Amino acid sequence: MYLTVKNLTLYFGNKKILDSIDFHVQKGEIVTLLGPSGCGKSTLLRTIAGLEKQEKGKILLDGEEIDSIPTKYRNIGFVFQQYALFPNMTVFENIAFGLRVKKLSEKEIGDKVDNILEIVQLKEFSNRNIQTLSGGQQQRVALARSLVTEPKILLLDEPLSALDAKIRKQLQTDLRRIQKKLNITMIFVTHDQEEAMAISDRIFVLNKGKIIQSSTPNELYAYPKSNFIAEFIGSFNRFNSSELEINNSNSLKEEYIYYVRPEMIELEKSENSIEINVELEKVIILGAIKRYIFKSEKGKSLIVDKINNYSNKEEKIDKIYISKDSIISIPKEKRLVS
Ligand SMILES: Nc1ncnc2c1ncn2[C@@H]1O[C@H](COP(=O)(O)OP(=O)(O)OP(=O)(O)O)[C@@H](O)[C@H]1O
Repeated sequence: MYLTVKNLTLYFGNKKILDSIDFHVQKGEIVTLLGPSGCGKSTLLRTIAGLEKQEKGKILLDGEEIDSIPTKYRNIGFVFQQYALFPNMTVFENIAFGLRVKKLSEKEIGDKVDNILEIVQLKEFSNRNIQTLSGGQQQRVALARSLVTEPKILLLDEPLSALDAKIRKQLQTDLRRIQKKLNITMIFVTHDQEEAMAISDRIFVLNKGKIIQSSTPNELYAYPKSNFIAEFIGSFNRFNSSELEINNSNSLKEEYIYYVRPEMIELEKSENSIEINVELEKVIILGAIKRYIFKSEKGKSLIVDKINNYSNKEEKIDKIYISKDSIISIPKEKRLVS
């Protein structure tokens, strides 16, 4: 394994911030730490970088235990939300800075900076002053500056959260492309679940200093292991056993909570599906998705998402259908309140 974190435990004062964290990351993987504000994501990243010291546990990188190695000798790159670039220098000089510290020749510096500028698609900006660049371009310079010294691993702490939505989406795609091209290992922190889904090979969900599930984006969405994750990732309809009646069967257990994703509910009857009588309350257009808000005859609010068909015609819908296969069942005792 390329990066191994074993039983990592850290306190601030007497508050446990990281609680027996265990995970492995493979070379060339991009892993995201996802979780609510204050769950310990940044602290975990900072501990890997050597900026915080754990009370217990070990960190191994590329076959070496790094706990007693100071940050600057760990060969770990770090990108923050704030770009931390030198404002009065050119793009080239900002990226070359770390290479000059390493005392590389001018020729080597020129070649390496040109190469990385090509990869982050900023070649024509080489001589521009940092202050003349947009936020998205500045963050690409920050990324180039971290990559040019060829770190063993790159840690990124909410690097896109200061950018507007469109630039942010573009940079998610760019980041993924660059990461795959260089085959660099990355750990990325975000509290935005869509962002985590868009860029990650695997997502580690943190809550209260613990990793509560580590899965691919699709597994996390389709097979959440706890109520916390089912409710944290994506939209959902939640049912108690008494709210979902399966005809001629009492297979639903009281000690479970049942979730159905909005896009899995059907507006047309299919074989063996559960039928619910509803009243249509509202239709919301979310661009590609048309979201229906229903009220069931038991007074429960239900969300159904369908692909937008662009029709403005008034729809008369008084029944919706849930196939048994689309129900995610999670025992109530796994409920973790954040
Ligand atoms: N230097 C510090 N001293 C004391 N407590 C701290 C320190 N740094 C962070 N904390 C606390 O540790 C907890 C975890 O903080 P951390 O920044 O790791 O969370 P996070 O998941 O990254 O949150 P966010 O998404 O809001 O950035 C929080 O309760 C925070 O207040």
